[in-house]
Amino acid sequence: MIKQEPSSDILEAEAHIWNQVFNYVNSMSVKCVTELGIPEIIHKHGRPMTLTELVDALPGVDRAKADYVRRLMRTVVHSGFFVLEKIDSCDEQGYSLTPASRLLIGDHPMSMKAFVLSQLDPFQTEPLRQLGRWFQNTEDHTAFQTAHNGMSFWEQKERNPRFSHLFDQGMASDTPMVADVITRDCRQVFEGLGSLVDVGGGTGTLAKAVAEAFPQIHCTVLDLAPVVAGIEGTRNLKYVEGDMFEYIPPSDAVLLKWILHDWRDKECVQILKRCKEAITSNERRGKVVIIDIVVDDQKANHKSVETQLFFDMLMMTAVDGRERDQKEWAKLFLDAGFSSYKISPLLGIRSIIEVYP
Ligand SMILES: C[S@@+](CC[C@H](N)C(=O)[O-])C[C@H]1O[C@@H](n2cnc3c(N)ncnc32)[C@H](O)[C@@H]1O
Ligand SMILES: O=c1cc(-c2ccc(O)cc2)oc2c(O)c(O)ccc12
Repeated sequence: MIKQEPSSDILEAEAHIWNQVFNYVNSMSVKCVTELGIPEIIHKHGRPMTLTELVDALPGVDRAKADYVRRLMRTVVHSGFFVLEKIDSCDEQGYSLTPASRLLIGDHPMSMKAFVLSQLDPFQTEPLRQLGRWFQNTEDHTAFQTAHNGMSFWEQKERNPRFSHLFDQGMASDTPMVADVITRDCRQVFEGLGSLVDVGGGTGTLAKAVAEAFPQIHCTVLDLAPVVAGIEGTRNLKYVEGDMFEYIPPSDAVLLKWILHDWRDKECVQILKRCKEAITSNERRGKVVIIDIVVDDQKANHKSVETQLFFDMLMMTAVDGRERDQKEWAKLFLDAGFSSYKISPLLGIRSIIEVYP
């Protein structure tokens, strides 16, 4: 027989289930305000904006929908995206931005708008809806395939220009924030290097920032031919087409940002072995710099661990990748022949890991 809990515990359990089940209402409300351009509208207004002013400024939204806009805004105020404050000059209240909604403004230098729109696109969310079906299916390698007619994430990306563009924009939007932190607060990681290869560096946003902040470093972006073909370099930045499983050009340091979380352990060890060859050629004793998540479930901050676990589920469903804890990272480094490593948790939920041969 199921144990009868005290009624206060049952009510708490019910509230917990409701809150978890409706978590997606928060995500979809953020998607909606981002699509409607509400952060930009309030920013442009320059002072707290009343509901009437907001509704009038929303393109294509009829005044008859004002109360629906108010209820949408009440939810995103509650989740910390806006504040509703008293306007001095009148009796009304107006909406203002918070640090989170400022990052949803399209032309903010560290805008996360593209990230929000790409991650909440049905292309990305549908695999999670299909997770149960995927667990009981023996054919598909990932839930992404179950949701997308058997096609892998990378196949879809190749065939679907809309999704490809959305995803690339979302990924690129992550870089300015990382570039800002590493070129200001983590300069010691790059000081003294003469050369660096950004492996899987995409179109080179991060390598460009490193090349500008450290003019003495000769930077190379290595990525697959379709990604880097035709991109012009600069004095100390060049693009090379190649396969990281085959060969990485010799260099003082190899940078891997959001690369190893895409792959299973076996492939990560192969990539790391190629990195080790690159940084130890010509009697070098360089290093590999990894920017990725180190899952820390002992952390006091419940919210950041939860976000790390969300990323792990995302990588599992999208590409059969994973987020790793410190022990799992250490095993990869040992298996690839490295002797030591240092983890600096300097990038919010991400860390910088320096790995030495
Ligand atoms: C998740 S993205 C990360 C991009 C970039 N480092 C960033 O943080 O925005 C993974 C990158 O790895 C590249 N990639 C995948 N397989 C590769 C391979 N075999 N050799 C080189 N690059 C590869 C992809 O083209 C893509 O640009
Ligand atoms: O779906 C994703 C999302 C990411 C991602 C998003 C935002 C960040 O700040 C970092 C990473 O990365 C992915 C990835 O590397 C991949 O290979 C497939 C899917 C995703």
